[in-house]
Amino acid sequence: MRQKLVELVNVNKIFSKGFIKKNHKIVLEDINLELFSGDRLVIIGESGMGKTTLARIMVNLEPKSKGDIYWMGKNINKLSSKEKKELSPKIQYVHQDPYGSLHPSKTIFKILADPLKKNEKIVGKNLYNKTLELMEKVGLSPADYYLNKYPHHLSGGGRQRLAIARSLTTNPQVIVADEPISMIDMSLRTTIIELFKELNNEDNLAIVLILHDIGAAKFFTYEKGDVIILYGGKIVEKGRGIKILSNPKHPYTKVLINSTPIVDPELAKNRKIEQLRSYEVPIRTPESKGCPFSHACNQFAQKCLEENPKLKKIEDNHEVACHFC
Ligand SMILES: Nc1ncnc2c1ncn2[C@@H]1O[C@H](COP(=O)(O)OP(=O)(O)OP(=O)(O)O)[C@@H](O)[C@H]1O
Repeated sequence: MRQKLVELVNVNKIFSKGFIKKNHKIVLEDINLELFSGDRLVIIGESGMGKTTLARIMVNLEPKSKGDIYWMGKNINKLSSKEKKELSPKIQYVHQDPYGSLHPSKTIFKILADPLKKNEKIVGKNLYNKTLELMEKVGLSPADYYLNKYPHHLSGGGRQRLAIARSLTTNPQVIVADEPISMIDMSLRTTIIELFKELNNEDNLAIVLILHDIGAAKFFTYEKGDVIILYGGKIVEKGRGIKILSNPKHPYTKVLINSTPIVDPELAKNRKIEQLRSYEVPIRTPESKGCPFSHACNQFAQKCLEENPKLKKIEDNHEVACHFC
């Protein structure tokens, strides 16, 4: 049975600056999402759109300003310390930087065995076997070759595999990975996305990936899975990944997808890239009105300046926040 693992209801994040006259900046606006066991979800957006903040809020590394977050049906603000201790390990976060997030003076064995010992309470031969099993699972193979090596002996892809293996030491149900391929070589990127697919298929893990790369997002959601497109902290399009990435409806998603590089020079020559009216992303405050994309959109009308469009369903598993979609 599909279990609802994470739910965000009307989540907002507002950063405030200044002592006497406070400036409020909305970084996430009315985010609603549900994540079930076995789901694949990609969060896409350009730099500064709120992807990392959203990922960190989902795993409770960052407090929300408004709204509610549920883990396994329980409001995380109302968890007892026992419940928090039980549920937190089930929702794991993998950092963008596989270089900075691994202890440089611990061997690969120790990086995995220490949290296994702590979380799974296993020791001796069982601990050794479980550590090797995890290494093989993420492709650090043959595991006994890598056991006594250090993170600096691994390539960027190898370190990311190790970071993923470490997240598995708590036996999680959800992994949220922030830009897991942005700091590794091109040639290894597909193999890391493949690994997330395997974990999703074989262990029914719900996987959330924050990605810049549209090609990687398509690859991850090709068989199944959804995408969320963020613009200025707001979900502007949401639904079945391959449908949105192949046939986007929101004007921002269209520009984002049409701007991705094309390898074939003939295809690239014939492609028309729509120019936006502005490439600045305006700062949203609680007083802001209208659609956050209206200043840049070529389709804008008076209504767009006055009314912030809500996400509306345009077909099964496809929602768009635009007055003209
Ligand atoms: N602690 C903070 N205080 C004030 N503003 C912040 C803080 N953290 C993030 N922001 C702002 O929130 C917005 C969203 O940041 P976030 O890092 O979530 O975006 P992102 O989409 O992940 O970008 P990138 O791809 O560059 O990491 C940005 O405008 C950023 O400057």
